[in-house]
Amino acid sequence: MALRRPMVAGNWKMNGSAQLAQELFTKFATKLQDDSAEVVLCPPSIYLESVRQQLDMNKEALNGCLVRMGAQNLSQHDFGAYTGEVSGQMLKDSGCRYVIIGHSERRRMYGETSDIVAEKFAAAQKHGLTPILCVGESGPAREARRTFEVIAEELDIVIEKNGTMAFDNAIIAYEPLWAVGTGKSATPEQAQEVHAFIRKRLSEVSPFIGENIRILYGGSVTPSNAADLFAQPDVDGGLIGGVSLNSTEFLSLCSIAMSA
Ligand SMILES: O=C(CO)COP(=O)(O)O
Repeated sequence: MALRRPMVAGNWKMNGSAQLAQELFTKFATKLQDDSAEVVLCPPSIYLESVRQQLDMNKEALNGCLVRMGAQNLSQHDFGAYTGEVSGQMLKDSGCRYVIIGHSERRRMYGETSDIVAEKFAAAQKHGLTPILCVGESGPAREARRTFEVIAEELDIVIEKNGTMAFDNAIIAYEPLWAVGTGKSATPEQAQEVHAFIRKRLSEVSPFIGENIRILYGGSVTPSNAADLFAQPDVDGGLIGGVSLNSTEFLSLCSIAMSA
């Protein structure tokens, strides 16, 4: 087993259904072999219960495999008059282990600033959830050679507010905005370069965390590019959007991660 167990996390975004959960678990139950990779499903919160039921129903068949559940977002607040929001405690009660924080779609479309992202990171950990923190540069930022600067900024705000040790229980997802949902993945070399940068930055404060933190790549991952991406030394799996809605292709990503 590699030092860092590979992870494949499916971010359904605002897609999917209870039926998709069922379809995925039918395949997991027969095709997942062992615990050499961790598989995480992040459905819309309304379907967390469906996924949890599937987890319970397939417990025996999944014996020895690591299939877990995550949410796509949480409120930075614990409770109160925040219509439409879901708290960390509620997600924990629903059986979530993980929560995606700071996805570019939330930063871009819902006004989530890096400060809010840092608060959500803290809220997740306070309620016993492991944050999957998304960072990534836009196309213009990459063209202007500002990739490292943007990533460092996004990381540093979370580090400043939460301390480096908070990354002892966190996952990072590098999702370049130009690759998300575009069909144009980063090359394995581009992904590796940024992942190595992130790892080094965390290592400077804590070599232990730098060595142990899992860094996922996200952005147009498919069964045809996953093997090369996951084979990079600092790429510990993927955060998958579109392909996570296709049970056959998602399973094939899981198999690739298991043999990475
Ligand atoms: O945003 C993503 C996962 O969070 C990636 O989406 P795609 O895999 O559809 O590009």
